[in-house]
Amino acid sequence: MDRLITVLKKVGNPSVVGLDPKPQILPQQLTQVESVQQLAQSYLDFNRSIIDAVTGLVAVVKPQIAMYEALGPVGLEVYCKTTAYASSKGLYVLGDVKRGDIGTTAAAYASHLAGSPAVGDLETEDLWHEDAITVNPFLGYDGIHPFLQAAEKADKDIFVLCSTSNPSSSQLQALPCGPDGTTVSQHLAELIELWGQDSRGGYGFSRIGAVVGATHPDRASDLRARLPHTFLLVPGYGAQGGTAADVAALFTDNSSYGASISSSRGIIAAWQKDPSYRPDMSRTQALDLVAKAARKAARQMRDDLTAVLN
Ligand SMILES: O=c1ccn([C@@H]2O[C@H](COP(=O)(O)O)[C@@H](O)[C@H]2O)c(=O)[nH]1
Repeated sequence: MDRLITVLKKVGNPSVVGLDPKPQILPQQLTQVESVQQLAQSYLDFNRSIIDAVTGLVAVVKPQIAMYEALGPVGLEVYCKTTAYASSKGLYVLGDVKRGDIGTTAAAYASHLAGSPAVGDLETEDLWHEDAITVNPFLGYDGIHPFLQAAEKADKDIFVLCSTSNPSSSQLQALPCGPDGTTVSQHLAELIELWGQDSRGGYGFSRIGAVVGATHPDRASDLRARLPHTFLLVPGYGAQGGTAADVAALFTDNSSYGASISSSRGIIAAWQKDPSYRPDMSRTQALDLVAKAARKAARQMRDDLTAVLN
């Protein structure tokens, strides 16, 4: 996490821009295409415009792999090109891949982190370009260990789901799992601290971050207290209803760098609220508008977060 905190300190902004393209979010200049290949190219152009617009303003981007997988192999190629482009701009790239399986299969998924034995001695640096990926802990430590091993080998990070932002997350995550009423999320928080205890960096955070949604402010301070050495990825800001006030308690007491707050639609679809958009604009003009609106929305998010942190 030291590299993450270094880039965060440089921009002084805890926001993450989620790169979740889909046809409904792109201007029609990019979606009126005749093939999946052309749509994939539009995703790449869209992402590059947004990355260019937010570089220097935010430190982290979070591409959601599902949006790219939906387009098949060409989509995955665009995912890789997007992560490579963001990385070339000095951004910390957090791949939202939410993998999780039995150990031997998890080791193959861990090839995203370039340190996995699943590809033998071959170098995977040129395949994937994430600095970190998200991992689903449902299988327990067997499903986490291969990711942690690969992360250690490649000096990268993982973010383990702990308390997700979706409305029905409490169906499982709020269930008591111990005689004292500790919930599944609370227990996961303790496990994440334990799993990460041998990998703490210079800033005191371990290589294992936790995903804690912005939409359950009632859980925030309790989880923060259970995760003293864990950096938090906080999705659910903006489109899902999370606000700056809701996430304030997720930062550590002595630093505004204990959490990164993520918004996807709130930033990348901001152009849809811009009255200067015209359907008869050229593709280049539309991309320009997307970029300007994304930068404006990212600036607003930074200012809103900074206000509550101050
Ligand atoms: O608990 C979680 C974990 C991950 N996500 C992901 O974050 C983005 C949210 O997109 P918005 O447009 O900002 O709502 C998306 O990729 C989710 O898969 C999450 O929302 N909640």
